Amino acid sequence: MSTAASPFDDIRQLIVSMPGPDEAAVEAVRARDGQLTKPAGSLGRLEWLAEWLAAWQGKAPPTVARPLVCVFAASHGVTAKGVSAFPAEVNRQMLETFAAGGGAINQICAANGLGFKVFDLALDLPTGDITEGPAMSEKDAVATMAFGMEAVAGGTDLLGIGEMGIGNTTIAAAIYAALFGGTPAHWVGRGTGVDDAGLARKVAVVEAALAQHAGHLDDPLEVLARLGGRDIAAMAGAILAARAQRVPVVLDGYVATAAAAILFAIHPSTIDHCVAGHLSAEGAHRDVLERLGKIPLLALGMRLGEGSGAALAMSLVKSAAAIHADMATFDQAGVSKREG
Ligand SMILES: O=C(O)c1ccc[n+]([C@@H]2O[C@H](COP(=O)([O-])O)[C@@H](O)[C@H]2O)c1
Ligand SMILES: Cc1cc2nc[nH]c2cc1C
Repeated sequence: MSTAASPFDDIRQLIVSMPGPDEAAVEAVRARDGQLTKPAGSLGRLEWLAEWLAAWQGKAPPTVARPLVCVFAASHGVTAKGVSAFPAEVNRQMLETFAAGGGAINQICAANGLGFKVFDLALDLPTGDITEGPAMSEKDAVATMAFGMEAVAGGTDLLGIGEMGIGNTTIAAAIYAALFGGTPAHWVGRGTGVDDAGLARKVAVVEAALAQHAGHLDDPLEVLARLGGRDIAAMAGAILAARAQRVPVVLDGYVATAAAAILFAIHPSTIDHCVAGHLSAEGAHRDVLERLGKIPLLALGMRLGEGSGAALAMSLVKSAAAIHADMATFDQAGVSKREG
């Protein structure tokens, strides 16, 4: 086996040294949940969410006091092939809109008490067109992952992961096809709303990209560098850094899940601290989530991106933490317990 240093070695090292779930914290949550003034199991998956938070925060009761949504914005060279219903200049325009507080994500964060941060990943420097060569070098991919790791640097106890990047549903489809196999047509959807001709161009682009990079797609990190955008790379870095800092992660839709899929392909347990915020209307998202073993918290027919589905789901996670921490116990409230 070759021992030559690879730019990916530090990432692999990080993955093998990641913390696991805190089983004692999970047990403490279960014990307290059994005393709360409600029939056992009556809060369904909210009960599981409290356990999941405790497992990955490593504490009981878990807290969601500083939730943060991060949006990773990048430009994709593949937009030259006509794969989006919108022009690439929308990237910069939407970042200006986010800064002015005018995006859907701004309103969701404001309505639910979520912090919001945008990462501009060299937005004026598109990655390479994946039908003609690699999106980026391995070094560039690792540097962008490192930048994404900054997401947890300011301190947060729940991280939502989203993106902004015209053309990136094509990028995500190419990544899924490379990781999971199957036809490009299975993975490609309408994204921002391409017509039938646009859909056919997207399928052809994914086919061409897979042919261009054939023989180099066995290593998931190589898939990331060759087919991924900077948004995907930074989200993968953010997910890893969150794990290392014991911050649970809520994923947004079809595109954000591609970053998780890269990590899952390296080792499935790498994304155990992630929940799927929602099921995107982008058709293949259901298949992706099934492969990753994730049941989405919401299914609202959304396909906006920009962290919107993650942020809405984070309001549920906040509620799950508040319920668990602050409900009265049967003894405190003087409520009669179950008979028999
Ligand atoms: O993540 C999703 O589920 C999703 C589905 C459809 C569209 N998007 C957003 O729309 C943009 C990508 O769409 P497109 O058609 O340009 O590939 C990008 O900015 C994403 O945030 C995102
Ligand atoms: C307007 C617009 C807003 C978005 N937000 C996330 N992706 C987007 C794509 C478009 C086109």
